[in-house]
Amino acid sequence: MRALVATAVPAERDAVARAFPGANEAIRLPGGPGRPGDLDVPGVSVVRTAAGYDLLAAGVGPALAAASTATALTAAALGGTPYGLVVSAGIGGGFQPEAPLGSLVVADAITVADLGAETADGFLPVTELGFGTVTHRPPASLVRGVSEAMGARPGTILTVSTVTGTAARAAELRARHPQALAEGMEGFGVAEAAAAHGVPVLEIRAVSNPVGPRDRAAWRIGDAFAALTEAFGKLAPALESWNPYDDQ
Ligand SMILES: O=C(O)c1cccc(C(=O)CC[C@H]2O[C@@H](n3cnc4c(=O)[nH]cnc43)[C@H](O)[C@@H]2O)c1
Repeated sequence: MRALVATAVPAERDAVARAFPGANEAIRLPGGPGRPGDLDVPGVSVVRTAAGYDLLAAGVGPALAAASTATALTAAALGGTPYGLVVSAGIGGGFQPEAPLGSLVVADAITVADLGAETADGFLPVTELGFGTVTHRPPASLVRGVSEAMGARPGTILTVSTVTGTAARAAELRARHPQALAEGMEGFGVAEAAAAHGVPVLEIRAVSNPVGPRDRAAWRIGDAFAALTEAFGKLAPALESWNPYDDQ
C-alpha cells in the first residue's frame, strides 16, 4: 500500500526516515512554496523511501499541515498513484501519568480541542454550532494492529493550535476529553485533508513532554525521535496484515 507520512518539521520526517534503510529520493510537489528542491521548506517535496513510504514535512499547526497534505494527496491522485493511507506522525505532549515521556500513542480518535466558540457557559465545539466536524476516527482494526506492533497505547490525540502550558488548561482538556492521552498541533489538519480525499488516516505521537506547565528543560525530544524511529520500523508488517474490509 502507498502511504503518505506527514510530520510537522524536517527533523521528525528524518526520524521516521531512519526506520527505512536504503536510498531516498526527493520528489517535488506542484506549487510548493520556497526554493525548488529545498527539502526543509514545509510542503515543497516528499521524501520517497525505498520501502515505498512518502514522507512529507508538512509544517507546524493544523492549517499548514492540512494544506501541505492536501497538495501531496492531489499530486498523487492526478499522477495516477493515489495513497491508500495517510499517517500524521511526530512528537507530542503526553497527559500524565498515562503517556510517559518516550512512550507512543496511536490515535483511535483525532479530535480538535479548540475549534468552536467560547460562551458564558463554557466552550462549544463547532459541531454544536451546526458546522463541520471535530473528530476523525482511524480504522479500528488498523489502530489495534499498529498499537500492538509498536507497543503503543491507543487513545484520543487532541489537536491544539496553542501548546498547553498550564496545569489548569491540561485539567480543562482532560475534563472535556477523558480519553485523551496526548496532544499535538497537526493531526486534525492532516485528517481533514485525508477525509477530503476519502483516504483513511492514522496519527502516531511519540511523547516528548508532559502536557501541563511549560518547562522547556523537561522536554525529551531526542528520546521521542528515537521512539518514532523504532515505531516506524515496526509499521510495515502491521500495515501489510491490515484488511481494510474489516473496518467496513
Ligand atoms: O516552548 C518552547 O520553547 C518550544 C520549544 C520547541 C518546540 C516547541 C513546540 O511547541 C513544538 C510544537 C511541535 O511539536 C509538537 N508538540 C510537541 N509537544 C507538544 C505539546 O505538548 N502540545 C502540542 N504540540 C506539541 C506539535 O505537534 C508541533 O509540531 C516549543
